[in-house]
Amino acid sequence: MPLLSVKKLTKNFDGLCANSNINMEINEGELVGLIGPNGAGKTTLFNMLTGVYVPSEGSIEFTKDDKPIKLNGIKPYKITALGLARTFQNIRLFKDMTVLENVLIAMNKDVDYGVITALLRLPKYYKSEIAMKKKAMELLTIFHLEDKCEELACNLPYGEQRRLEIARAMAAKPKLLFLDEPAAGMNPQETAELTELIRFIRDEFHISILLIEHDMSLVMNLCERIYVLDYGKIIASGVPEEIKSNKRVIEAYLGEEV
Ligand SMILES: Nc1ncnc2c1ncn2[C@@H]1O[C@H](COP(=O)(O)OP(=O)(O)OP(=O)(O)O)[C@@H](O)[C@H]1O
Repeated sequence: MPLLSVKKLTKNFDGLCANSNINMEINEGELVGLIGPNGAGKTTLFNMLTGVYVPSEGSIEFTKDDKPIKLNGIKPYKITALGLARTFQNIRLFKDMTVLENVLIAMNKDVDYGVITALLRLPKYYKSEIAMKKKAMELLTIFHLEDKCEELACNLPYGEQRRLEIARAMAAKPKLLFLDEPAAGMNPQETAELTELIRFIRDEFHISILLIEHDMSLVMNLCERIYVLDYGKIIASGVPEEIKSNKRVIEAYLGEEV
């Protein structure tokens, strides 16, 4: 059973069909790319998969404990709790909080004490807080941000803000991670490092990743399978070599063989 199964998914906005009849599968441990020209409907698809938009038609099923769960109409926070996390095209960090606080806040579903324990500052409260801080620092170390843990998120350079957003998404312990243009605004050196980092977190945490990206060096180096959207429809899917030489994809998006 695939981890995520999307069937005939459609989203209409007042006469505009942003996604039409999308069929997509993501298997456990897979690294999948979603590419296509500006306005093709990539973010709209992400927004349906993460509960931001309710689909007009079609179904989204996520497999948890070997059972399919229908995600249509489920609120974003519940979808996150089921094991799907995301980052955004426009970085959405808590900019006036520290780097560490940004990660800790995403861990609040792991809090294992009640209100009384917190108010009275009972020993369990301190034990739990110390354990969460340790886990948050471990994550920050993976993302090479441990030395910046006390800095305000807004003071980080752009590339580090993008890494922090992924670290925060990982704090929710997802099984499936959606990355919306993770390399946007990065220079080639940062993009190459990010490519390795994404591969590492997939391997280390045994998760699946679906990413939207316009940087073809990252997509072709990293993704095992790619879906191509154009005018709201999937026009091709396959391994990078197939996509690179697909005539329709070259015409609609790549321009020439990459
Ligand atoms: N909330 C909305 N209301 C109306 N139209 C929308 C809405 N969200 C997206 N659209 C439209 O749907 C189409 C697809 O947009 P979408 O942002 O999904 O494309 P995209 O492939 O992510 O583009 P880009 O690569 O530029 O981010 C566009 O024509 C856009 O204007």
